[in-house]
Amino acid sequence: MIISVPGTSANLGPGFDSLGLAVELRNKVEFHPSKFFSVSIKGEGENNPRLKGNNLFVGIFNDHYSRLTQKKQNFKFTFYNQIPMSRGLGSSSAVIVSAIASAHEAAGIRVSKRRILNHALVYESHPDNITPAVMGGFNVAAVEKNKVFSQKKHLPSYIKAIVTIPNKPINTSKARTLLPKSYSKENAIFNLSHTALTVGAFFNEDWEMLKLATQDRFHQKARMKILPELFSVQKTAYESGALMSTLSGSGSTFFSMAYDEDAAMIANKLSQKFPDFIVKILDFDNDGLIIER
Ligand SMILES: Nc1ncnc2c1ncn2[C@@H]1O[C@H](COP(=O)(O)OP(=O)(O)OP(=O)(O)O)[C@@H](O)[C@H]1O
Ligand SMILES: N[C@@H](CCO)C(=O)O
Repeated sequence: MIISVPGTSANLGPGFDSLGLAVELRNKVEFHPSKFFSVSIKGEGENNPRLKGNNLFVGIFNDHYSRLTQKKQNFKFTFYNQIPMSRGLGSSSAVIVSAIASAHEAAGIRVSKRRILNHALVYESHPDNITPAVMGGFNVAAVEKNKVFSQKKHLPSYIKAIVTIPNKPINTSKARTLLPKSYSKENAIFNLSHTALTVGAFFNEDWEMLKLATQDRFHQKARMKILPELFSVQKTAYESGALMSTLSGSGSTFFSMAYDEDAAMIANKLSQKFPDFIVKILDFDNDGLIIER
């Protein structure tokens, strides 16, 4: 059995804790019942000894498996990870979603994607990464009474993501402490109207609107100050023709979007200017969580 979940980019500028989309970087996990518990990791995190024991995946898997079966069983887990950790590309959401889906599969219980998403909310209270991780595509999401309500838009293949991944992580919970306790009415209206415009632009495929629509006054500046090169990443992306360029989740990655024919040139400019950062062109993912039985 293989369960896989895509990486995600959340916020997309003004849509703090609400907007997110999925990109074609996948974490896969394969597992079998076994006499002894074991974890093997290939790809991102393979040299991280902390992940070899009771990591975030294993803790959530065990919680759900024992709740669903009332049994204790050891498993052999093999992880194939493409999503870099603590870089704003939804590594924690992918782990949470895959652990919940894996536990249901291991218990022989078929469950809807919506149910998995609602379970994931227990571990990540903002829905902007977990929703595209489960559903794929571009999503707008809100939480009401511990449930996620969302709308999805399929993303076409003629637009690409360009991710600029710094060599330093930013931890989401720390990055959340940097935000102001309150916002002025003027800034709240700014973000509300720009989020609405961003959602309209995605649903109508009005990509030229995104540069204006994705401006933010809630979180980006305060977080980008941790890694000031991010201001020039954004400037370079826009000068090279990006359609939008925003901090990915809580950072440190910068997410840009471009037409297919412009993506290589923008990525080259970014690689030349920021040789210590990894720059990748990615397709968007429209599948979200995939369970291969
Ligand atoms: N492959 C993995 N296996 C186990 N735990 C992981 C894995 N990837 C991430 N994690 C856990 O998630 C934490 C990173 O979560 P964090 O929210 O800071 O980053 P992120 O999810 O990559 O960023 P963002 O939420 O901004 O997209 C790690 O410290 C680790 O505990
Ligand atoms: N909306 C969350 C996303 C974290 O990936 C934040 O910005 O803190």
